[in-house]
Amino acid sequence: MNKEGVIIKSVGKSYPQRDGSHRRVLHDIDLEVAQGERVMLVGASGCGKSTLLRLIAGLELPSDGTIEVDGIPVTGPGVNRGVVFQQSTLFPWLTVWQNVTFSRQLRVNMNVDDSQVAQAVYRSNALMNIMGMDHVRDAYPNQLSGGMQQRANIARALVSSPAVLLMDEPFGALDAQTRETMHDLVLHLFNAEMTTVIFVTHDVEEAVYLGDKVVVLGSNPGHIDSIYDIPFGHDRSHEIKFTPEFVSIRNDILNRIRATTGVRTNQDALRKMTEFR
Ligand SMILES: Nc1ncnc2c1ncn2[C@@H]1O[C@H](COP(=O)(O)OP(=O)(O)OP(=O)(O)O)[C@@H](O)[C@H]1O
Repeated sequence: MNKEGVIIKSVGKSYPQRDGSHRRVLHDIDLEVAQGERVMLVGASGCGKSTLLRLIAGLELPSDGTIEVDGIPVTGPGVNRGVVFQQSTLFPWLTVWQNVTFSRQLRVNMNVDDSQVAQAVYRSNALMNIMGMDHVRDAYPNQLSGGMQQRANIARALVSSPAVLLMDEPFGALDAQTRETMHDLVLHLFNAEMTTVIFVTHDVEEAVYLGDKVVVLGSNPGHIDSIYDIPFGHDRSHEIKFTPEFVSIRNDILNRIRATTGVRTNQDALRKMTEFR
Protein backbone atom coordinates (compact mmCIF):
# COMPACT_ATOMS: atom_id res chain seq x y z
CA MET A 1 0.00 0.00 0.00
CA ASN A 2 1.20 3.52 -0.76
CA LYS A 3 2.36 5.38 2.28
CA GLU A 4 0.38 8.60 2.79
CA GLY A 5 2.15 11.90 3.27
CA VAL A 6 5.41 13.27 1.95
CA ILE A 7 8.62 11.26 2.05
CA ILE A 8 11.89 12.99 1.27
CA LYS A 9 14.83 10.59 1.00
CA SER A 10 18.50 11.60 0.79
CA VAL A 11 17.67 14.68 -1.24
CA GLY A 12 20.45 16.97 -2.44
CA LYS A 13 20.51 19.88 -4.84
CA SER A 14 23.43 21.51 -6.63
CA TYR A 15 23.41 24.47 -8.99
CA PRO A 16 25.96 25.05 -11.75
CA GLN A 17 28.19 28.09 -11.27
CA ARG A 18 29.60 30.42 -13.94
CA ASP A 19 33.06 28.85 -13.66
CA GLY A 20 31.62 25.44 -14.52
CA SER A 21 31.76 24.09 -10.96
CA HIS A 22 28.65 23.10 -8.99
CA ARG A 23 27.51 24.60 -5.72
CA ARG A 24 25.74 22.30 -3.31
CA VAL A 25 22.74 24.02 -1.78
CA LEU A 26 21.01 21.07 -0.09
CA HIS A 27 22.63 17.92 1.20
CA ASP A 28 21.17 14.60 2.34
CA ILE A 29 17.73 15.79 3.42
CA ASP A 30 15.60 13.05 4.99
CA LEU A 31 12.15 14.11 6.15
CA GLU A 32 8.75 12.45 6.51
CA VAL A 33 5.59 14.50 6.79
CA ALA A 34 2.58 12.44 7.84
CA GLN A 35 -0.86 12.98 6.35
CA GLY A 36 -2.49 15.93 8.17
CA GLU A 37 0.77 17.10 9.72
CA ARG A 38 1.96 20.74 9.61
CA VAL A 39 5.69 21.06 9.22
CA MET A 40 7.38 24.45 9.37
CA LEU A 41 10.80 25.01 7.77
CA VAL A 42 12.95 27.70 9.38
CA GLY A 43 16.63 28.60 9.15
CA ALA A 44 19.04 31.35 8.27
CA SER A 45 18.57 33.29 5.06
CA GLY A 46 19.94 31.34 2.11
CA CYS A 47 20.03 27.95 3.86
CA GLY A 48 17.81 26.39 1.19
CA LYS A 49 14.26 26.46 2.60
CA SER A 50 12.64 27.72 -0.62
CA THR A 51 14.76 25.38 -2.72
CA LEU A 52 13.47 22.40 -0.72
CA LEU A 53 9.90 23.60 -1.14
CA ARG A 54 10.39 24.04 -4.90
CA LEU A 55 11.72 20.49 -5.11
CA ILE A 56 8.63 19.14 -3.33
CA ALA A 57 6.45 21.26 -5.62
CA GLY A 58 8.25 19.71 -8.61
CA LEU A 59 9.21 23.16 -9.92
CA GLU A 60 12.80 21.88 -9.86
CA LEU A 61 14.24 18.38 -9.65
CA PRO A 62 16.68 17.16 -7.00
CA SER A 63 20.26 16.36 -7.96
CA ASP A 64 20.15 13.34 -5.63
CA GLY A 65 17.50 11.41 -3.76
CA THR A 66 13.75 11.09 -4.18
CA ILE A 67 10.53 12.78 -3.06
CA GLU A 68 7.19 10.97 -2.88
CA VAL A 69 3.73 12.35 -2.17
CA ASP A 70 1.23 9.67 -1.14
CA GLY A 71 3.55 7.10 -2.69
CA ILE A 72 3.78 8.90 -6.04
CA PRO A 73 7.28 10.09 -7.04
CA VAL A 74 7.54 13.81 -7.73
CA THR A 75 8.76 14.32 -11.29
CA GLY A 76 7.25 17.78 -11.92
CA PRO A 77 4.37 19.98 -10.77
CA GLY A 78 1.09 18.14 -10.13
CA VAL A 79 -2.44 18.57 -8.83
CA ASN A 80 -1.61 16.61 -5.68
CA ARG A 81 0.40 19.66 -4.52
CA GLY A 82 -0.99 23.15 -3.99
CA VAL A 83 1.52 26.00 -3.75
CA VAL A 84 1.17 29.48 -2.22
CA PHE A 85 4.01 32.00 -2.54
CA GLN A 86 4.72 35.27 -0.76
CA GLN A 87 3.71 37.21 -3.85
CA SER A 88 0.22 36.72 -5.14
CA THR A 89 -0.01 34.66 -8.33
CA LEU A 90 -3.64 35.46 -9.11
CA PHE A 91 -4.48 36.20 -12.74
CA PRO A 92 -5.23 39.95 -12.86
CA TRP A 93 -7.77 39.60 -15.67
CA LEU A 94 -9.93 37.09 -13.77
CA THR A 95 -12.29 37.76 -10.86
CA VAL A 96 -11.63 36.16 -7.49
CA TRP A 97 -14.20 33.45 -8.18
CA GLN A 98 -12.70 32.73 -11.61
CA ASN A 99 -9.22 32.60 -10.08
CA VAL A 100 -10.28 30.24 -7.28
CA THR A 101 -12.03 27.87 -9.68
CA PHE A 102 -9.42 28.16 -12.45
CA SER A 103 -7.40 24.96 -11.92
CA ARG A 104 -10.52 23.01 -11.08
CA GLN A 105 -12.11 24.33 -14.25
CA LEU A 106 -9.19 23.04 -16.32
CA ARG A 107 -9.64 19.56 -14.88
CA VAL A 108 -13.40 19.65 -15.24
CA ASN A 109 -12.98 20.67 -18.88
CA MET A 110 -10.86 17.59 -19.43
CA ASN A 111 -13.34 15.06 -18.05
CA VAL A 112 -16.76 16.58 -18.33
CA ASP A 113 -19.00 15.05 -15.75
CA ASP A 114 -21.97 16.87 -14.18
CA SER A 115 -21.40 15.55 -10.69
CA GLN A 116 -17.76 16.69 -10.78
CA VAL A 117 -18.81 20.16 -11.88
CA ALA A 118 -21.35 20.31 -9.07
CA GLN A 119 -18.75 19.11 -6.56
CA ALA A 120 -16.20 21.67 -7.75
CA VAL A 121 -18.69 24.52 -7.46
CA TYR A 122 -19.82 23.32 -4.02
CA ARG A 123 -16.26 23.05 -2.73
CA SER A 124 -15.21 26.41 -4.16
CA ASN A 125 -18.24 28.08 -2.56
CA ALA A 126 -17.50 26.45 0.79
CA LEU A 127 -13.85 27.52 0.66
CA MET A 128 -14.76 31.11 -0.22
CA ASN A 129 -17.23 31.13 2.64
CA ILE A 130 -14.92 29.64 5.28
CA MET A 131 -12.26 32.18 4.23
CA GLY A 132 -14.63 35.15 4.52
CA MET A 133 -14.47 35.98 0.81
CA ASP A 134 -18.11 35.95 -0.25
CA HIS A 135 -18.20 39.73 -0.60
CA VAL A 136 -15.17 39.88 -2.96
CA ARG A 137 -16.24 37.06 -5.24
CA ASP A 138 -16.68 39.29 -8.29
CA ALA A 139 -13.78 41.66 -7.52
CA TYR A 140 -10.51 41.66 -9.49
CA PRO A 141 -7.19 41.01 -7.67
CA ASN A 142 -6.04 44.65 -7.90
CA GLN A 143 -9.16 45.68 -5.99
CA LEU A 144 -8.16 43.50 -3.00
CA SER A 145 -5.93 44.12 0.02
CA GLY A 146 -2.77 41.99 0.33
CA GLY A 147 -4.44 39.82 2.99
CA MET A 148 -7.50 39.22 0.82
CA GLN A 149 -5.29 38.35 -2.17
CA GLN A 150 -3.51 35.74 -0.06
CA ARG A 151 -6.86 34.28 1.04
CA ALA A 152 -7.72 33.88 -2.65
CA ASN A 153 -4.32 32.27 -3.38
CA ILE A 154 -4.84 29.80 -0.53
CA ALA A 155 -8.40 29.01 -1.63
CA ARG A 156 -7.18 28.45 -5.20
CA ALA A 157 -4.43 26.13 -3.98
CA LEU A 158 -6.88 24.11 -1.88
CA VAL A 159 -9.78 23.87 -4.27
CA SER A 160 -8.46 20.72 -5.95
CA SER A 161 -7.99 19.00 -2.55
CA PRO A 162 -4.21 18.57 -2.92
CA ALA A 163 -2.48 15.94 -0.80
CA VAL A 164 -0.18 18.64 0.52
CA LEU A 165 -0.24 22.42 0.68
CA LEU A 166 3.18 24.04 0.18
CA MET A 167 3.51 27.60 1.48
CA ASP A 168 6.57 29.79 0.94
CA GLU A 169 6.43 32.74 3.36
CA PRO A 170 2.78 33.32 2.44
CA PHE A 171 2.31 36.08 5.03
CA GLY A 172 5.79 37.61 4.78
CA ALA A 173 4.56 40.74 3.00
CA LEU A 174 1.56 41.40 5.27
CA ASP A 175 1.38 43.79 8.22
CA ALA A 176 1.44 42.27 11.72
CA GLN A 177 -2.28 42.63 12.36
CA THR A 178 -3.32 41.06 9.04
CA ARG A 179 -0.80 38.27 9.61
CA GLU A 180 -2.43 37.43 12.97
CA THR A 181 -5.85 37.32 11.32
CA MET A 182 -4.44 35.04 8.62
CA HIS A 183 -2.92 32.75 11.26
CA ASP A 184 -6.30 32.16 12.88
CA LEU A 185 -7.95 31.77 9.51
CA VAL A 186 -5.51 29.11 8.28
CA LEU A 187 -5.58 27.25 11.61
CA HIS A 188 -9.36 27.07 11.29
CA LEU A 189 -9.06 25.98 7.67
CA PHE A 190 -6.33 23.38 8.32
CA ASN A 191 -8.42 21.91 11.17
CA ALA A 192 -11.51 21.73 8.97
CA GLU A 193 -9.66 20.24 5.98
CA MET A 194 -7.06 18.19 7.93
CA THR A 195 -4.56 19.66 5.49
CA THR A 196 -1.00 18.38 5.24
CA VAL A 197 1.17 21.50 5.20
CA ILE A 198 4.82 22.29 4.56
CA PHE A 199 5.42 25.94 5.32
CA VAL A 200 8.56 28.06 4.94
CA THR A 201 8.92 31.06 7.22
CA HIS A 202 11.48 33.43 8.75
CA ASP A 203 9.16 34.11 11.64
CA VAL A 204 9.83 31.62 14.45
CA GLU A 205 6.75 32.73 16.39
CA GLU A 206 4.63 32.00 13.32
CA ALA A 207 6.31 28.60 12.99
CA VAL A 208 5.59 27.62 16.60
CA TYR A 209 2.04 28.98 16.48
CA LEU A 210 1.04 27.15 13.29
CA GLY A 211 3.21 24.03 13.28
CA ASP A 212 3.12 20.50 14.63
CA LYS A 213 6.84 20.31 13.96
CA VAL A 214 9.47 22.97 13.34
CA VAL A 215 12.43 21.85 11.25
CA VAL A 216 15.57 23.98 11.57
CA LEU A 217 17.76 23.88 8.46
CA GLY A 218 21.47 24.55 8.80
CA SER A 219 23.48 26.18 6.00
CA ASN A 220 26.28 25.49 3.54
CA PRO A 221 24.99 23.18 2.30
CA GLY A 222 21.44 23.19 3.65
CA HIS A 223 20.80 20.20 5.90
CA ILE A 224 18.43 19.27 8.69
CA ASP A 225 19.94 20.62 11.87
CA SER A 226 17.15 19.79 14.33
CA ILE A 227 13.43 19.05 14.60
CA TYR A 228 11.19 20.41 17.37
CA ASP A 229 7.83 18.82 18.25
CA ILE A 230 5.26 21.48 19.13
CA PRO A 231 3.04 20.18 21.94
CA PHE A 232 -0.04 22.44 21.64
CA GLY A 233 -2.58 20.32 19.75
CA HIS A 234 -4.60 21.82 16.92
CA ASP A 235 -6.98 24.03 18.89
CA ARG A 236 -4.86 27.13 19.45
CA SER A 237 -5.41 30.78 20.19
CA HIS A 238 -3.02 33.71 20.48
CA GLU A 239 -2.95 33.48 24.30
CA ILE A 240 -0.61 30.48 24.06
CA LYS A 241 2.11 32.83 22.80
CA PHE A 242 2.44 34.21 26.35
CA THR A 243 2.78 30.82 28.05
CA PRO A 244 6.22 29.85 29.40
CA GLU A 245 6.15 26.70 27.25
CA PHE A 246 5.63 28.66 24.01
CA VAL A 247 8.25 31.27 24.91
CA SER A 248 10.73 28.56 25.84
CA ILE A 249 10.32 26.59 22.56
CA ARG A 250 10.49 29.80 20.52
CA ASN A 251 13.70 30.87 22.28
CA ASP A 252 15.25 27.42 21.89
CA ILE A 253 14.58 27.52 18.14
CA LEU A 254 15.87 31.08 17.79
CA ASN A 255 19.05 30.10 19.64
CA ARG A 256 19.45 27.05 17.46
CA ILE A 257 19.13 29.15 14.28
CA ARG A 258 21.67 31.61 15.67
CA ALA A 259 24.02 28.72 16.41
CA THR A 260 23.78 27.56 12.79
CA THR A 261 24.75 31.00 11.52
CA GLY A 262 27.69 31.80 13.83
CA VAL A 263 29.34 34.79 12.15
CA ARG A 264 32.76 33.70 10.93
CA THR A 265 34.94 36.74 10.58
CA ASN A 266 37.73 36.75 8.07
CA GLN A 267 40.39 38.32 10.28
CA ASP A 268 42.62 39.16 7.34
CA ALA A 269 39.88 41.03 5.48
CA LEU A 270 38.87 42.80 8.69
CA ARG A 271 42.44 44.02 9.27
CA LYS A 272 42.76 45.29 5.67
CA MET A 273 39.43 47.09 5.93
CA THR A 274 40.30 48.85 9.19
CA GLU A 275 43.72 49.92 7.81
CA PHE A 276 41.95 52.33 5.43
CA ARG A 277 39.39 53.63 7.86
N1 LIG B 1 18.41 28.74 -9.56
C1 LIG B 1 19.46 28.91 -8.75
N2 LIG B 1 20.72 28.93 -9.26
C2 LIG B 1 21.80 29.08 -8.45
N3 LIG B 1 21.72 29.22 -7.11
C3 LIG B 1 20.49 29.21 -6.56
C4 LIG B 1 19.30 29.07 -7.34
N4 LIG B 1 18.24 29.08 -6.51
C5 LIG B 1 18.73 29.24 -5.26
N5 LIG B 1 20.07 29.33 -5.29
C6 LIG B 1 20.98 29.49 -4.14
O1 LIG B 1 20.64 28.49 -3.20
C7 LIG B 1 20.76 28.98 -1.88
C8 LIG B 1 19.48 28.70 -1.13
O2 LIG B 1 18.47 29.56 -1.63
P1 LIG B 1 16.99 29.53 -1.05
O3 LIG B 1 16.24 30.64 -1.68
O4 LIG B 1 16.45 28.17 -1.14
O5 LIG B 1 17.27 29.87 0.48
P2 LIG B 1 16.23 30.30 1.60
O6 LIG B 1 16.64 29.61 2.85
O7 LIG B 1 14.85 30.11 1.14
O8 LIG B 1 16.58 31.86 1.69
P3 LIG B 1 15.67 33.08 2.22
O9 LIG B 1 15.35 32.72 3.65
O10 LIG B 1 16.59 34.25 2.14
O11 LIG B 1 14.48 33.17 1.35
C9 LIG B 1 21.09 30.45 -1.99
O12 LIG B 1 22.48 30.62 -1.80
C10 LIG B 1 20.71 30.80 -3.40
O13 LIG B 1 21.53 31.82 -3.91
